[in-house]
Amino acid sequence: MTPGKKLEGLVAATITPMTPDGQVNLSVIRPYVDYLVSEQNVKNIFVNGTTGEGLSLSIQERKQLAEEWVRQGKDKLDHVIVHVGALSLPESQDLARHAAAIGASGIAVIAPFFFKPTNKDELVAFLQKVASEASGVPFYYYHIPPLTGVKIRVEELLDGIREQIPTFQGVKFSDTDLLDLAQCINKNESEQFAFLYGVDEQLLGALAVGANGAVGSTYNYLGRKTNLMLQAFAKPDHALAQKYQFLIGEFLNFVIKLGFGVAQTKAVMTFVSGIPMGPPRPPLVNASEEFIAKAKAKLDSIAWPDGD
Ligand SMILES: CC(=O)N[C@H](C=O)[C@@H](O)[C@H](O)[C@H](O)CO
Ligand SMILES: CC(=O)C(=O)O
Repeated sequence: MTPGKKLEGLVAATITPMTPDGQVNLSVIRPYVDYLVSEQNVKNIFVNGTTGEGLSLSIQERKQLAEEWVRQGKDKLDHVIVHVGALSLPESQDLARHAAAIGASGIAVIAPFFFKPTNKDELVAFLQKVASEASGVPFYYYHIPPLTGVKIRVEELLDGIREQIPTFQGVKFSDTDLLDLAQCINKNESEQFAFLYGVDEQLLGALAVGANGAVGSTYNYLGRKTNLMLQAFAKPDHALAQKYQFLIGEFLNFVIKLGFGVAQTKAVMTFVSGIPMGPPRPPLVNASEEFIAKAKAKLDSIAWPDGD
């Protein structure tokens, strides 16, 4: 890993590989890291988040996974961010201490989503109690209101956050509210926070308002294409960037209509990479054979501007 390097560009939200009988399959992580780096040109990962089924794993499993990703990412990846959010504060603190001890380059926390914070101060107080257990480790707030039900605007949350959480480093922003994202960037430009967008279907809109990069599930298998979109945007060649966004959107729009979630992401990653991701953990159920056939045909049918 590269200490001190600002987090930007693409971050793959890693899948948790499982054996056919539903155990975590650590043996696949080494080839998975090599695949991301060499085939997708993605050198940052976000472990044990939504895509990684982090909240469906035991604390022990989460620690084993974090250790294995850090071990296999050594000298290959730039950043390994470990999601340590949990409903139980002591469990989240335990995971934060563990992430610090194994040398993770950052930690991230979602809002607790059973008993929920009702305002900004309650949320920040919870985050602070986790962040302070990993005092040298950059801290990211993981904003994902569609799944947590916690809709506190990030723009509001950021007000004075560095005083409460000195390690605060940025936000993984998984919401469609681009006004909120834009106001975060507008207000915090000078503070050098990283704003990483998490709705892959509309990343280009977030780039236009100044997002520094993106964390998402699709960068596991569309990382190379999305990197070409980032390059086109930076050049700037907006027509080319739009072309990539439209085609990425064409695939996602198609699979979303069929029903698209973590189970389907596991299936898509398996057929694209050839690395077996295995089944999801209940209550999620395996993608159907019909889904897999249709998703594969759709992906194969796309004529990318770079000729693939
Ligand atoms: C809800 C969810 O899983 N969001 C992911 C990250 O935040 C995204 O990467 C999506 O998987 C992606 O945008 C496809 O809908
Ligand atoms: C998508 C994402 O960022 C996550 O899996 O947590």
